[in-house]
Amino acid sequence: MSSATTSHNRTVHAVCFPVIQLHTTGAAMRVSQEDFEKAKDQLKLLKEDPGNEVKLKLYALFKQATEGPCSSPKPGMLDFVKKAKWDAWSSLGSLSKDNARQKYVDLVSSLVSSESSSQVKDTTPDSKHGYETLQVTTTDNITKIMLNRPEKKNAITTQMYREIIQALEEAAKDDSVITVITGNGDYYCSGNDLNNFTNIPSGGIEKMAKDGAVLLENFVNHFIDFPKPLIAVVNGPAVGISVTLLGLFDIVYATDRATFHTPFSELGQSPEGCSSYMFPKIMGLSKANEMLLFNKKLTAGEACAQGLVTEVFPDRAFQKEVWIRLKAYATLPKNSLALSKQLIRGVEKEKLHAVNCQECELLRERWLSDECMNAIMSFFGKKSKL
Ligand SMILES: CCCCCCC/C=C/C(=O)SCCNC(=O)CCNC(=O)[C@H](O)C(C)(C)COP(=O)(O)OP(=O)(O)OC[C@H]1O[C@@H](n2cnc3c(N)ncnc32)[C@H](O)[C@@H]1OP(=O)(O)O
Repeated sequence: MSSATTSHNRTVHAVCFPVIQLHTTGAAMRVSQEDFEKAKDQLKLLKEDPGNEVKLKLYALFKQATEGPCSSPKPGMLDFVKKAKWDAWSSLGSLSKDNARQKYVDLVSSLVSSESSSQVKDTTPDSKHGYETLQVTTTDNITKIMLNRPEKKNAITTQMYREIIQALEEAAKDDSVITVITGNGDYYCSGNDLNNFTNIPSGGIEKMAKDGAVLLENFVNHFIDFPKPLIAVVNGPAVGISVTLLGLFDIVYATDRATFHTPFSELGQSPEGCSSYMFPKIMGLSKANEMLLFNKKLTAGEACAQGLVTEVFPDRAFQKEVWIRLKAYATLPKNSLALSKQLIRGVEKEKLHAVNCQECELLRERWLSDECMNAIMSFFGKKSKL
């Protein structure tokens, strides 16, 4: 059999993603102009959007490779897109054109091979296809949706919001009895990815705010309407929207390492995830105010005492004990659980949809405010000084 027909994997690789051949000169590997041009062409063939971070890196390396170090004036703070590009290019400092070309070719090559391998094989047994920011598995009647950007503390990008929506829709219909959301790495989730507010679309900042509000409302609606028992396994600190949503879960188990922080007023924003209604209902008005107005960060013990968390486990035994318990829950009759959940949650649904709608409308306005812009710029300003 010829190599084109021995395996489907190889065929796809060869036809769609020819690997870049490096032209070597002497001992050191150097990319030629031809390799560089090929990489540019291969980039255009990618089927999946590599995401803004990678695109910025590619932009910066391309500019460095073709024009050398950045010498153009720094764009204004409010010109987010140009500033992000300028920052990325400037961050390469005095990297030589040759090295930038090499890095550009390497990066494209890694994108090409990761896309081709994701098309032909799945690296995690049982994990469902088509998710980039999540790992979704179903075993022992439990669908586990794991937030999977550990290097960014599982901050939620717009892509991740969409993938969670998709994963919830699939989990609602699959054979599982319960659904679990958890995080990969040391954090449960650091909330909304603040880069979501720096990628201004061509329609301008108003369009960005409008689209964000539509996406958020749809996202939260999926939690309100989720038909099966939904359980949060809070494996570490939780921030922002990952905390507010907890009021819409049926059970919340947390490690004693977890903390719960909703820094909305620090960010010039306002509560979401139906927390403006659920938090006062769960913990009483004044405790809810400490969190939602005054950014009070709760320990796992405090969150449990206030009813937001169901039970706290010592970190060393957390995964083992929680999963033993969840596996037992998942042996219970599926329909009985789902119907009982509907009974318990059903009476509140209309109210929750109305609250969600109001919260999103207010946030849409807040995102256009100077208070919010300044807070986000300050987060990225602090980072760039490090
Ligand atoms: C489009 C729909 C929009 C819907 C919006 C709904 C409204 C939601 C509101 C919220 O969720 S508000 C809360 C937003 N979150 C934050 O303000 C947290 C910001 N992050 C931090 O304060 C810290 O990163 C941390 C979480 C306390 C962790 O600090 P630590 O020092 O332990 O780690 P870092 O080095 O800071 O983080 C590692 C890496 O991850 C990046 N990162 C972490 N969180 C975010 C985030 N929320 N957004 C973007 N990036 C985040 C951080 O920048 C680091 O990146 P690198 O420097 O390594 O590139």
